[in-house]
Amino acid sequence: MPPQTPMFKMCGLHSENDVRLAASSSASFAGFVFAPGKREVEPTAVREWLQAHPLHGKKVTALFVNAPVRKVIATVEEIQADVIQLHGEEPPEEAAIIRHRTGKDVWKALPHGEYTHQQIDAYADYVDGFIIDAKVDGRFGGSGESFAWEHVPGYIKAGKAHRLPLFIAGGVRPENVEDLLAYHPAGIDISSGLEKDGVKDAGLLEQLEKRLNSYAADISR
Ligand SMILES: O=C(O)c1ccccc1NCC(=O)[C@H](O)[C@H](O)COP(=O)(O)O
Repeated sequence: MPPQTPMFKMCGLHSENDVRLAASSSASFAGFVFAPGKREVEPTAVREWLQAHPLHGKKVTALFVNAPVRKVIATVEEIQADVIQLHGEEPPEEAAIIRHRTGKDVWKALPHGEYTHQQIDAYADYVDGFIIDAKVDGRFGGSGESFAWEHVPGYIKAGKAHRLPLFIAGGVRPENVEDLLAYHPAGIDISSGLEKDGVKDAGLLEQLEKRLNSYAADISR
């Protein structure tokens, strides 16, 4: 099958302006972090931002790190999330419970490492997609660090073998996205690479979208 234009997830939105930018972007997914850190957001604020700037078909994604199931359920209901992204050490059974109790798609974020392929196999029956992210000590995500992308083809193959979408995350930026696109991932997930001084930036988004569009034009030739 010829390569498809990858889906793009704009993650770590943490202000009304970020949501406004995401609404006008070509992203298919908009992610909000409900976990401690500089991008943590409150469900009530997210609901208000989304009411002010509807995302028109983009999937609202709620990210959690080892959160109690009741918090996940309440947050997903409040912001009307479409996708739940588990970014901590939630075991496969917990992913299954969350999927069953919310009726939403559940994605598992896994850090790149020695056992990632085994983890993909262990979660595959209980989740609806994967994010492979860089492993950075003391961080669960949003580090702005990349892992060695020569491992990307192996992950793409694993996603295809399980018939699940698999996104590549970690340190993707407008300047390096073409290197990643050369591997033809199903999706890319970006947070830090679209920020200037900690704020999502229209100029960086424009640069990224130009490169995504030019890749789409190239593969359709
Ligand atoms: O962004 C955070 O602060 C964060 C905290 C805890 C768990 C996940 C978090 N972010 C996840 C993401 O934004 C992305 O899915 C991914 O990690 C890529 O981030 P980046 O390297 O910044 O592009």
